[in-house]
Amino acid sequence: MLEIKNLHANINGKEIIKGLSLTVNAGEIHAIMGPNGAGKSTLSSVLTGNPAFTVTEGQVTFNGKNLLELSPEDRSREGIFLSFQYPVEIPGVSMVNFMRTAVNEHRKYKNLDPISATDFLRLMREKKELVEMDNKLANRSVNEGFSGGEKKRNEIFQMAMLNPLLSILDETDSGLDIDALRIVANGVNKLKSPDNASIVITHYQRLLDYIIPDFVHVLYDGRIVKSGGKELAYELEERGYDWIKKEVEEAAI
Ligand SMILES: Nc1ncnc2c1ncn2[C@@H]1O[C@H](COP(=O)(O)OP(=O)(O)OP(=O)(O)O)[C@@H](O)[C@H]1O
Repeated sequence: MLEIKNLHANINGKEIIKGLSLTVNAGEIHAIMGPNGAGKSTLSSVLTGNPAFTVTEGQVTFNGKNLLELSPEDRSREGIFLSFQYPVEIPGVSMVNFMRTAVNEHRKYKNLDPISATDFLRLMREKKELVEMDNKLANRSVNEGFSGGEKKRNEIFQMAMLNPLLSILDETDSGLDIDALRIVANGVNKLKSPDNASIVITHYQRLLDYIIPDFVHVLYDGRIVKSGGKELAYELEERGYDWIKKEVEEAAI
């Protein structure tokens, strides 16, 4: 589904992604862990087409298409979804209008007619239940005045509404209490299918008790320097990142 080869990207001339390669197949969940500042959020920004970052080298293929040539909007319409680390508030835009516009934009791309009012309301109801979202939140402006946890839950609600092929969850677990963490993780698990995939960026092994990854990768200094199974997350929790740094330095000698 997604193939990243030797990706290099910078912001204002400062290189952040330094030769990153990663392959994600349909049906897989990949966790990305790594120390602060390693480039995890930058990777999600580059994949979704944030224009602040410049790709200087490498290829990214998504479902056979050159992802780097597509606009951020078309990347979304092709099925990439990003759950933001810091979701923005959009005062004055109701959740209902926001979601209906997004759903219809995706349908238009697939040459489908706009969703009927009845089907849209049914879809909203079904997906709200999936993330146990309060009706009152769905009647407000997008994220306006939502608590940190409510914003994160709203991200998963939006993901459920759009049913993406590739979901990138950037620290969706930060700021969630235990119940919200479970609800968000359940939502992600229920949406999992053999046709879609997820990249879960997290600092904590705890989330991976709920969302079981097929692969865990360590992103360090702009590259994936180590990959393994779920046990790697436990090892990182226990040992931190110093040993990774040592391994990388030794390999460079
Ligand atoms: N707009 C910017 N201008 C300058 N440097 C930036 C900018 N955005 C990101 N960076 C730098 O890029 C590096 C990687 O940041 P990024 O947010 O991708 O790290 P991260 O791995 O997600 O970290 P964290 O775990 O703390 O969220 C950091 O050193 C950061 O300061």
